[in-house]
Amino acid sequence: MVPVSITEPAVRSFLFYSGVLGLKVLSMAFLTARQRMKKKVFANPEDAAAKKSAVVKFDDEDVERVRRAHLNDLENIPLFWVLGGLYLTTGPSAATAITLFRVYTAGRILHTIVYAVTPLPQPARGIAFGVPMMITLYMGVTVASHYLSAF
Ligand SMILES: N[C@@H](CCC(=O)N[C@@H](CS)C(=O)NCC(=O)O)C(=O)O
Repeated sequence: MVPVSITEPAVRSFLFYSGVLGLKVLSMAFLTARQRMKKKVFANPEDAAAKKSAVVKFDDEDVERVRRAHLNDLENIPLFWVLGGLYLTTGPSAATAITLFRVYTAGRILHTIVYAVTPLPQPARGIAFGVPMMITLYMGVTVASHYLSAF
């Protein structure tokens, strides 16, 4: 394992983009709440009772869209945190690692924009999903092949 220091640019970049992605995931709760307030659609009777003419509904198209985008973040971003950190221990070039972290973060933000903020026709979401997915796959393969000799 290559020693990883917090002073290295690639490590600092990983920490920065990890923080940005964490905030991005948190922002999905606000996006969902905003959509619920706008559509007056809630998941619990006590929430609906707190707003005039609101209803309990589980199939509102716009609310569900934001919820799916949130779930998609949860299916993908935690893997970036794990594999990105492990990838740093394989001794990648700083320029490559920083580019991967930047592109990954931009892709995930774009995924939310084209899915839940301003829905766009495919392949917009497919690309915004696929590029970060390829980066995670690349980091996973790099980690697995780097440590293959351990077996
Ligand atoms: N859990 C995902 C797995 C595949 C995936 O993540 N596809 C991307 C690109 S098409 C996506 O944005 N899926 C929409 C979603 O997760 O709601 C799904 O059900 O679609």
